[in-house]
Amino acid sequence: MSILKVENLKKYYGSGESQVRALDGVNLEVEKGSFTAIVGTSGSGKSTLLHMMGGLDIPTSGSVEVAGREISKMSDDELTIFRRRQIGFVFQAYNLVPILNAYENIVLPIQLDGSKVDREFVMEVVEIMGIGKKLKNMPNQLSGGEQQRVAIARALAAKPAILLADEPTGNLDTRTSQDVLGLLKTTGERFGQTIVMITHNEEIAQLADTIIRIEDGKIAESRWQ
Ligand SMILES: Nc1ncnc2c1ncn2[C@@H]1O[C@H](COP(=O)(O)OP(=O)(O)OP(=O)(O)O)[C@@H](O)[C@H]1O
Repeated sequence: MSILKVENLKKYYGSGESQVRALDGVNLEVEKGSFTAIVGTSGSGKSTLLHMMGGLDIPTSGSVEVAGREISKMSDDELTIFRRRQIGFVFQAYNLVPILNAYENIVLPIQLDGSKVDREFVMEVVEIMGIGKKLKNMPNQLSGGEQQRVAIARALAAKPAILLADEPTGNLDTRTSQDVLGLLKTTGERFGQTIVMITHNEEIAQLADTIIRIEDGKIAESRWQ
């Protein structure tokens, strides 16, 4: 079953001579529970695609369907709620709230949504991510790798339909990146979580089930492995 469907997606910036076709007719489907890596050179359109998939930006044309809902047809308010409940984001910058400890950061989005925290589930995620002993630490008392594991746990804790990650380990050294992504993959498999991740790093992309290569705003290759 596909959880994400992108059809003839286009995103053009500017007009005339200076127009940039950041996405120029992208079609793709992501299976529920799969792990997809999006690779491509700088400026090929990876971040633009991820932003469109997450409803963070509006396409010029085409459609994006997440969990059976067409997100480009939603009102701003609907989209805000949908995004909060169904889409988890992990960015290169961890974006942890500095005055909250690790646990408080992890459950914050659930609380902001007025939902009940499934503590057992959160603790299971936390254990797999190896941060069980760090939950009382403030972000500045955590290493970069630990902060990113907290950020991933925060994204997973809300049980999103899909987790979108943009260069999640861009700030970490190779060894730590491999560890963090290994954990992300394990958690994904354990909970049947769908993950779409952008990476520059070909080695890291090898962890995924599917690798999609973007060139000049188009899909140049889809590889299942
Ligand atoms: N807000 C914007 N206004 C104008 N052009 C933009 C904007 N955002 C992105 N672009 C252009 O769209 C193209 C695709 O950018 P995008 O950020 O998606 O690439 P990317 O593959 O993620 O690159 P990188 O790996 O360097 O992050 C680039 O040519 C970029 O300059």
